[in-house]
Amino acid sequence: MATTYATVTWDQLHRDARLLAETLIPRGPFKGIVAVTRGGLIPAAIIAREMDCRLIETISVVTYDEEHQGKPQVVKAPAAAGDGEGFLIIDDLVDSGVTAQVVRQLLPKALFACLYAKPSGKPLTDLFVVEVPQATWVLFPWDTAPLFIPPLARKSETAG
Ligand SMILES: O=P(O)(O)OC[C@H]1O[C@H](OP(=O)(O)OP(=O)(O)O)[C@H](O)[C@@H]1O
Ligand SMILES: Nc1nc2[nH]cnc2c(=O)[nH]1
Ligand SMILES: [Mg+2]
Repeated sequence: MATTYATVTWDQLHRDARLLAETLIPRGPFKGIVAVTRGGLIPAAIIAREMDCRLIETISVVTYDEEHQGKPQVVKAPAAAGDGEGFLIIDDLVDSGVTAQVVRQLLPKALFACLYAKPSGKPLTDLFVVEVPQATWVLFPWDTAPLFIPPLARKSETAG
C-alpha cells in the first residue's frame, strides 16, 4: 500500500472529468464509450453527458485475484466495441498499468483516457488530467466518508 493519500472530492472529480471531456471533444466524434468498471463508471457518465454520447459499453478486469495467482481476468468483455475503432475508453486512474494493458489488448484501436495517472501507468494512456506520484494512494469520493474530528481545544485537554 502507498504511503501518502490524495483525497479527491466529488467537486474535484466532476471538474477533472469535465476538463478531460473538453480535451477529448476535438479528438472525436466517438461511436461510443467503454467504461472500465467499476472506477471508470462515474467518470464515463460525466464525460458521456458532456460529449453527448449515448452508447456506453463496459469492460471489467479483475487484477488482484488470488484464485488466479494474480493473473488479470476479464470478467466482462466489451462486445459492442469490436476492436475499439472509434471508441473511447474511460477509467478513473492508471497505477501499475496492468488494467490498461489488458483493456488495450482487447481494444487496440480505441483511445484510452483517464483522470489520474501514476508514472508506471502513464505510458499506457493517450490522455489524462493529473499526474499523481507512484507512492500516493488516490482516495475517490466513493471510497471515503466524512468523519467527526474533535475540536483542537478538546484534543489538548485529553492530551494534558
Ligand atoms: O493500473 P492498475 O495497477 O491496474 O490500477 C488501476 C486500476 O485499479 C483500480 O481498479 P480496481 O481493479 O481496484 O477495481 P475497481 O475499479 O472495481 O475499484 C482503478 O479503478 C483502475 O481500474
Ligand atoms: N482507489 C484507488 N484504487 C487504486 N487502484 C490502484 N491504484 C489505486 C489508487 O491509488 N486508488
Ligand atoms: Mg478500476
